[in-house]
Amino acid sequence: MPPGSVDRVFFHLSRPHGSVHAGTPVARFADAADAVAAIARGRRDGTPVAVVGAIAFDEAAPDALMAVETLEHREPDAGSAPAHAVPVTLTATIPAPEVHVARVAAVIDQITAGAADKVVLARAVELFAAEPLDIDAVVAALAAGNHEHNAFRVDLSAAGGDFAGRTLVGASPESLVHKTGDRVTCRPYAGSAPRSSDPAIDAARAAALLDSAKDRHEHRIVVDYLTSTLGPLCTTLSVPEEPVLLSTGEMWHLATPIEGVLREPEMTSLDLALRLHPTPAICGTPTAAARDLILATEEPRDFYAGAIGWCDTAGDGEWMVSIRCAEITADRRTIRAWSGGGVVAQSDPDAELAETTAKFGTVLRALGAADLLARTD
Ligand SMILES: C=C(O[C@H]1C=CC=C(C(=O)O)[C@@H]1O)C(=O)O
Repeated sequence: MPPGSVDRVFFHLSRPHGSVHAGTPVARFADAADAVAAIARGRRDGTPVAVVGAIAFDEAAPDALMAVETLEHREPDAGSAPAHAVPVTLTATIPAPEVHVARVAAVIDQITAGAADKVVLARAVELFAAEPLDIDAVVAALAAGNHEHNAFRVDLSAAGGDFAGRTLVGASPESLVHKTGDRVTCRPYAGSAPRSSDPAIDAARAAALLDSAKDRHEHRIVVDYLTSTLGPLCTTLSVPEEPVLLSTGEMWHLATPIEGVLREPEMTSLDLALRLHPTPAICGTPTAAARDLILATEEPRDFYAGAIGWCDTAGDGEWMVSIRCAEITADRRTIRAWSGGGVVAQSDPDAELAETTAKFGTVLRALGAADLLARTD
């Protein structure tokens, strides 16, 4: 990260089309509705407000949004592998792997009984660092770990309570919504296969993913949700029939680039993110049934499977689905990372566990601990 004019980083998002960076906030909002109200008030008073931060998965949980005076637009992060990776140890898996497998099996039963069509189940791991982490170095390593140079860090203090001083870091490939003027794009991801270091196996896994009826079904559910939610807000909406294959450093995914023209261009990127969240890429369908099953089954997700992003004074901005991420405590020693996967009737519980293990690789590799969990490769 180049030296900037801000002394302490409260928000940073690197994307292939540029990075956005913000320093000390002028106001904090633990409820997204208050940020929306501040933007509306600013527009009325002729003092437009820019907002950055994180939206929690659960709408009953606190958000961590901040009004900032300036958003700096920069080049995408070049990224770099950590010169000196701090040793980390695994202190907890939440829940135990066999419990996650049992939860997936129970959710498959619920889906088969008609309670939902898709539910995204996640698990977490907790790690302890031998010395305080250098968060800039972790973010640089996250950006170096994928060809799009995706990486982010968000100060979570605005959520209050235990979140004071905590930072969410990650490298999500999934754009919930990107808004510029009257143009809106989404790039939903769903359907996964782990990468392999063997090029032939890697290519075979990608081809099998593109052919997989189960993964295409899982993916289509997300595309249909976005089409029906965004459709009424747009005068035109282009949704390709077929998904494409996209990769991160660790995973192959099915993705669909969606583009639309907004009926009301004055809608902000934050308004749009709140309308679209939670998509079936991280929750499920029907939304309420899937959310209820998740909340009844899992430990709190905090800011995993929410959204992080920015909204400038014109209302433009981008929000990423907060996956491939971890919270780091104020002392920079304890790290909690989450990963999940979409469960449908045809899912296999052991394969779902392996998928979450592979997805943890994004954060683990950035911590210099790629081999901490059992790998399937
Ligand atoms: C929920 C996660 O990934 C989502 C994004 C891409 C593929 C997914 C899947 O195949 O299940 C998930 O929908 C996660 O990484 O924790």
